[in-house]
Amino acid sequence: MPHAPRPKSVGLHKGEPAPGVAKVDPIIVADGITRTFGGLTAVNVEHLEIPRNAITALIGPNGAGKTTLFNLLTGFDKPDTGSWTFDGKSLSNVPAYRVARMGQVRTFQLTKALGLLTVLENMKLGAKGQTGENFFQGLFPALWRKQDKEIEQKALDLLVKFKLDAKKDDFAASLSGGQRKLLEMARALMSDPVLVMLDEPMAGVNPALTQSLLDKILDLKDEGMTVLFVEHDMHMVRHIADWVIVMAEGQVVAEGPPLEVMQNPAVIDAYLGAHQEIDLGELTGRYTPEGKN
Ligand SMILES: Nc1ncnc2c1ncn2[C@@H]1O[C@H](COP(=O)(O)OP(=O)(O)OP(=O)(O)O)[C@@H](O)[C@H]1O
Repeated sequence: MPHAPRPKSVGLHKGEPAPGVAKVDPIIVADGITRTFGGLTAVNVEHLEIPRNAITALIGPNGAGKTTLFNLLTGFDKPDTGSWTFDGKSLSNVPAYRVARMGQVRTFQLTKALGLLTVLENMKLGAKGQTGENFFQGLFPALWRKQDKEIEQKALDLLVKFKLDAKKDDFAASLSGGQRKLLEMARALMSDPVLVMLDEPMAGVNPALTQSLLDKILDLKDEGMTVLFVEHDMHMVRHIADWVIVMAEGQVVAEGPPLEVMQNPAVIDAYLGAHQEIDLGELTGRYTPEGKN
């Protein structure tokens, strides 16, 4: 069944789209962030704002610094310099677990160890603020059981939504690539995030499941969340992103609405070098570009 296209969020920025452009309602504001590894500057971002309640794609060639920036924003790595806020609160020196509790959550690849847990157990791991974490578990077992039931119900509801309920007792390792990506996203939602950060949500996903994943990401925005994702699949970026930020050699080299950004010569240079005649949107062959459906 064909899906009705969902409207893109527009009017997110103030003034001409250019690296560091101010946003009308930013959820993340970063300044002067650098991260070096030995002599290599992996990230050097002067100013960056991520728009709230929109879907922003972070793109760029291999080694551009996208993953490093993700790690810095989520507290998994520390910058050499710089500061940034999430929802107006400073996140400098805030450890990853507290960043997550504040509502900024990233997905994790299903590691070997998590593959040995069932799908439902994986979901329950994503819950936050569990009373069972402290000694009250011993003092108030009834309270702990009640909370455990609530967490389980929430996990089951999300699994239904992500069409993984039939798999709840299977080992997570037995899931297909696309189902794993769905589980990673569903697990992130267990903690009621405000900002969801997805690292290559389409990597390894069978085309049969791509539409379902795209719909789930669009749903997050409809439910009021903000999405920031790193992705190499240009069709996906064009299809669902409201805003695109392009990195190359550690810097933000362009940002703007997807169709405009993909025609920007700096972006074409960064990606394609000499092959400038190639349409970025046609690189992967996965989607029909918008307007050509
Ligand atoms: N822990 C590390 N130690 C040394 N160098 C690193 C480390 N992490 C990243 N780098 C280097 O920093 C640069 C940016 O890497 P990063 O992984 O952030 O890029 P990326 O844009 O995510 O690339 P890809 O699209 O290939 O995932 C690369 O040159 C990489 O080799």
